[in-house]
Amino acid sequence: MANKPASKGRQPGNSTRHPGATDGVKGRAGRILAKANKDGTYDTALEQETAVLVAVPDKRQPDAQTQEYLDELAFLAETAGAVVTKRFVQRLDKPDIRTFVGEGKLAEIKAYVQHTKSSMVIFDDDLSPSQLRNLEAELQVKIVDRSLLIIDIFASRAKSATARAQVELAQYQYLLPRLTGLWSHLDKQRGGGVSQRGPGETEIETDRRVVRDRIAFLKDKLKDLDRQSFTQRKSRGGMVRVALVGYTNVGKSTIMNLLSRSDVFAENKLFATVDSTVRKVVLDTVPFLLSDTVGFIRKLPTRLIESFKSTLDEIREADLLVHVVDISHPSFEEQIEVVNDTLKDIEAADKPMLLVFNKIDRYNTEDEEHHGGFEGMNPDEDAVPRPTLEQLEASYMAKMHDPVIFISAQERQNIDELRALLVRHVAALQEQRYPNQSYGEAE
Ligand SMILES: Nc1nc2c(ncn2[C@@H]2O[C@H](COP(=O)(O)OP(=O)(O)OP(=O)(O)O)[C@@H](O)[C@H]2O)c(=O)[nH]1
Ligand SMILES: [Mg+2]
Repeated sequence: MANKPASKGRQPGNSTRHPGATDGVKGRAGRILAKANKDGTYDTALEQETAVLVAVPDKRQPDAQTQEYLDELAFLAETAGAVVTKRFVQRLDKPDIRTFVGEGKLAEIKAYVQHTKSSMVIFDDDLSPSQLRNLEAELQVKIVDRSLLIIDIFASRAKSATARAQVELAQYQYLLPRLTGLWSHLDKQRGGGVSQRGPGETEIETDRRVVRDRIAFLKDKLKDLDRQSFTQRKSRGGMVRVALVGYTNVGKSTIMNLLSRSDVFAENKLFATVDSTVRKVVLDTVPFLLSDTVGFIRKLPTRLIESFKSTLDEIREADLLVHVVDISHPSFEEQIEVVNDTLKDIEAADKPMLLVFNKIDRYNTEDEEHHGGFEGMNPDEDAVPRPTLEQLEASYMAKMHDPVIFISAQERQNIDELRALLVRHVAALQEQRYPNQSYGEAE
């Protein structure tokens, strides 16, 4: 049978973003939401996939928050190329250990999925390997959890050799614990034989070995790539390094383009940037290196963070962080926390930081549009008026330790002020880091 990750026949360095394990090992290591063209590219438009979302918030989580989380999940699903047709919410103190949702909710989801012929069910949390298997057996459609969805988007975005290897590593790491012996267990009871419905123990062991080998290979490859980029980064010595960080879709790449007049891919989709880009920028004769990197998101799988180590080194090695916030987002405060927590996780939290509140043009005191509600939600609950932009500015200016600025990258509002703020901080850091060097030498 074909259930083997294709460790052979794939050259490292060719289109590695979709491991050849796709056809094998139940498609878990490849793209989940698109079919491959012959040339290894993918065309999501060819096949419109429909997705059902499932969230299991604990009983204390307010409806408005559940709604926002589902909006984000829907945005992720759309970014990956699926159309969301329905949202299911079940409040539980703890997700069901076997099927994540309870029996009744599962039956409801199943009826809907079968009736509408949905192509997949997406869960806003990570599922254990056994939950995944049980749900797949019950619902008979593709089951996607949050990690897999994010990895899938990364897979479609990664372009550089490093990003592709990182994504592939994440895919295989996701896959490995899910190559479990459910069927082989049954086979053993049955004594194996012709009625075998899935890979037997030996095949799973072989699959596991191939996947482990591939993980080891990718780790080595990434180490090599790391060494190369470390040398590259060292050769850029003498210049202050600034990294744009922030939640996904806040406008980092737009700001990068504005400051460096470069052409970095910016789009109203989550994780438009997976590769990091570094540009030399000269503002007011002050040169520095500016890097644009992958955005953060809540519940970013730790494994994924680990496999993105090289990309995150850009942030770790920066002298100054420019933390971009989308002030027009209803959960911008939580997003700030997610970013700060992630920075702590990657040990980059104690760097000088500028806070840039972007998208002031889009900020309104009205409630944000939601893409769709869910049954049983209370529509009045989030009717708290939002503060005005002026009030926000005043309170943030007062409470943040770091310098704060409010801009619109799109409408070019306050951009000169942003430039001036950057120049001031970069010049001070330059003086501190490289006291004996004039700007001319850094060129
Ligand atoms: N209204 C408004 N939209 C903006 C502004 N700045 C950026 N955008 C839009 O926000 C979306 C995301 O912008 P990006 O620059 O791709 O955001 P990013 O932070 O690089 O996103 P990722 O790479 O996905 O993490 C794009 O559609 C931009 O056009 C702004 O000041 N106002
Ligand atoms: Mg970007």
